[in-house]
Amino acid sequence: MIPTITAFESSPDRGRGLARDMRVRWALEEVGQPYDVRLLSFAELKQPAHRKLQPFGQIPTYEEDDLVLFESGAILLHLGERHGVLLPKDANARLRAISWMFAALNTIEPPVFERSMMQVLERKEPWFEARSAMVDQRVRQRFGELVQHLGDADWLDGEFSAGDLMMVTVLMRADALGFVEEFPALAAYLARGKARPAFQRAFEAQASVFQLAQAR
Ligand SMILES: N[C@@H](CCC(=O)N[C@@H](CSCc1ccc([N+](=O)[O-])cc1)C(=O)NCC(=O)O)C(=O)O
Repeated sequence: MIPTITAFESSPDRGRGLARDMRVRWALEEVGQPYDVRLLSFAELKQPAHRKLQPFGQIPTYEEDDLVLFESGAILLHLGERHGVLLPKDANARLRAISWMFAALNTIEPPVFERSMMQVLERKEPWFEARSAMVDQRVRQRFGELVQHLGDADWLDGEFSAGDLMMVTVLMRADALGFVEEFPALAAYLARGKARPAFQRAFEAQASVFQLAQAR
């Protein structure tokens, strides 16, 4: 049975691939695994039926036979383990790729996420200017450190891995905020990720869902 993921019926990212089903779609395309998508409204996300799969009422989830997973990082780890692509065969290299998945989610994404939520929720607050300057600084510090690590390499640690896939999707969100253009090396890294045929198939698939919803 082919796996089923969940995604927004009409994504607030308006088809820009910023919602986290994009990571799972991209990984499924990289490993060559066909998949079905169950599209959910915001109301359906919060219903008990979905919360049984995803306790926080969010997307994506991943169902495959009797396996039900949530958390995009866990889903990518499963796909990497299951398909022998996205995670290196060498044991130490595989663990380093997993480190980079965690780094993307737990070191780079938090300030990026914080800044993107500020843009949506705090723009009119009296503290916005001062606090956004602080959070901007945190994003720029992490991006500078990422540039240092990357050097002139194509990917974070040898071959393209799930760590790069996760990092590229985090940088997409930062790019939407204008941070990536300040770091040419990260802009080039992001472009390399987006140039991958698997990325483009995943991007088109999620964008077509939004376009279809708009046409209704
Ligand atoms: N840690 C979880 C986080 C999942 C998550 O944040 N899901 C969001 C969508 S992706 C996050 C997201 C949302 C919107 C944009 N955007 O650009 O508009 C980008 C990313 C969701 O379901 N939100 C609905 C809710 O919480 O009620 C994971 O990685 O799977």
